[in-house]
Amino acid sequence: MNSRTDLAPAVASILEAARERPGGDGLVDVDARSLPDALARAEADGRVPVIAEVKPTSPTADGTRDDDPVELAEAMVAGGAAAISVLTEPTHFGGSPESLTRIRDAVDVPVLRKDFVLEEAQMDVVEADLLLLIVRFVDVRESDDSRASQNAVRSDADLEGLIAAAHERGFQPLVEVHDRAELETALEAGAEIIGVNNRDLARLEVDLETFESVSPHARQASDEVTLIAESGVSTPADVRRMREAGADALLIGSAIMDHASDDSDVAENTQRLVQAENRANGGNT
Ligand SMILES: O=C(O)c1ccccc1NCC(=O)[C@H](O)[C@H](O)COP(=O)(O)O
Repeated sequence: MNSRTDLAPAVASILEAARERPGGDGLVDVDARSLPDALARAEADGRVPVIAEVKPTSPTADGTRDDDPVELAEAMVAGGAAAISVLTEPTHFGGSPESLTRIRDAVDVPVLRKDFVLEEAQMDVVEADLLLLIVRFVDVRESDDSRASQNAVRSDADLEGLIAAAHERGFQPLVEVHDRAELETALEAGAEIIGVNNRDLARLEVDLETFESVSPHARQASDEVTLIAESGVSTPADVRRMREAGADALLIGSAIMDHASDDSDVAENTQRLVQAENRANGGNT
């Protein structure tokens, strides 16, 4: 499990750092705010359900935003975000568990911990309403030896076990996939909230067709699953495109953070995307 040949160097480095990060001291016990309820509230208000991401920087960002994370999250909620995602990865994304705790204390919407959790103990670092589990990095199938050896930066923990461990702590696990095979793995493991990442973590290229190609299979398999389109959504037209392809919600970071501009208005950026289906204002194009 050591070859990293098919991963972008930045991702190999992210995973190396993740493997070194310690777990927490005891099991966290979360009284989670429901994501499906928050998405339904947004729909009822005529807002596109957007999970807005506090992402100070990233390997593909145009810069770094040093704003207070709490002010950013409050601006996102003011702009209509249904939930907040917080990068807690410190080395490559400028995040921290402390920022997440401050944000969760300040807002009343569900908060996702966005990190590269590889082991159960790493769940116990901070309370959040949702916890990200990335299939590519946590699941090795016995029948999938060739892929396992190629992507060897995975953990030894199995997805089903991590989903159970997340539920045991009160988290709602958001299980991230990138292709149909990973979708099958997620569904077999019992995932109820599935994110399809348009960003290929091998090449860091973004293609909105990824969601379009995976989404119908998720819907065919289950009406119950909450389906989230992740990454690469920049414009109101992109929002409509993902919604037409079946997204119950969108996870949006870069277009809201607008890393290239220090004083870009995060509330306005959020509102423009949240109102994308509002015909009264032309859907903001
Ligand atoms: O965003 C990156 O540069 C990145 C690089 C390497 C691994 C993961 C990365 N992003 C994680 C994410 O999933 C995104 O932060 C999230 O989906 C929002 O994407 P976007 O709207 O494109 O910022």
